Amino acid sequence: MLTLKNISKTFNPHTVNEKKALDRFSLHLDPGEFVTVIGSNGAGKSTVMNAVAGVFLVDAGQILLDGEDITFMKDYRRARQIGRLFQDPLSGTAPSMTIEENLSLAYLRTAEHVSPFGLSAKDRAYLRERLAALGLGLEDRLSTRVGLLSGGQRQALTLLMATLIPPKVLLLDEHTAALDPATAEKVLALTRRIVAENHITCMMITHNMRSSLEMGTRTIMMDAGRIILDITGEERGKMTVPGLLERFRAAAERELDNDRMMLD
Ligand SMILES: Nc1ncnc2c1ncn2[C@@H]1O[C@H](COP(=O)(O)OP(=O)(O)OP(=O)(O)O)[C@@H](O)[C@H]1O
Repeated sequence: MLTLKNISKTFNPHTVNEKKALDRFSLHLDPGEFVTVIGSNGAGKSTVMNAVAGVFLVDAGQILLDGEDITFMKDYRRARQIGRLFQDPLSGTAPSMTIEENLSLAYLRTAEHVSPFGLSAKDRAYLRERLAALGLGLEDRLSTRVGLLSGGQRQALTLLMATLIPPKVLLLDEHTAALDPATAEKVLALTRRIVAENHITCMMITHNMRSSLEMGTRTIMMDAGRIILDITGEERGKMTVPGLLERFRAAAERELDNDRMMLD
């Protein structure tokens, strides 16, 4: 589904601020695979997602999505196939617009739903039903402005908007990091359900070591722009948080340094 072949990215090349963020990074995700991404500060985790989303073009290597070479495709064209959530619940929704307006925009993104009359009653009922499935009571607040929602409610809504028309790949960039632990758990549970129900191929960056093992089916650990650990199946099932830290130490020959890391 998603294949990254030897992609490299250096920021500010030939200057004192030169930074090699990705160094011949390769990864292949099968359809429906859900990988969690952990690593040290500045390891290149967000840069991988930016490269997939087309925030910049990579210096070398190739990116294939569902067999199509998207290496040089403009970001707005990729956006039709790629969903993305960020840490900040303020991004991804229009705060001054209502829940219904935000959902409509996400729904009307694809040509097949566009109508000169806007949403039909059937479409509206469908969106309401999808909102109800979040279990947050938002279906009764369709005319509430999104800016008035809590961080968790907003992140749940953003998740629904990003997956209303299931994307080929969903990129979650620490999407629960700004939420309190109980709310983060709820949004993670929703994420797990929505991704599984829609069989979405997903990458999730997290600083929560426990979540990295509990969510998804595979975990990769990055350091200095490369993958230093890639576990799945039985090996991952038996892995513990201290085990992950030990594997980092063995591969990188130093302690895992990430100031936002959560160990439990
Ligand atoms: N637009 C940019 N311009 C210059 N340098 C950048 C840019 N984006 C990322 N970098 C640098 O590239 C490296 C990788 O950054 P990236 O954000 O991918 O790390 P990360 O693994 O997501 O880190 P963290 O866990 O701290 O969020 C870092 O040294 C960062 O400073």
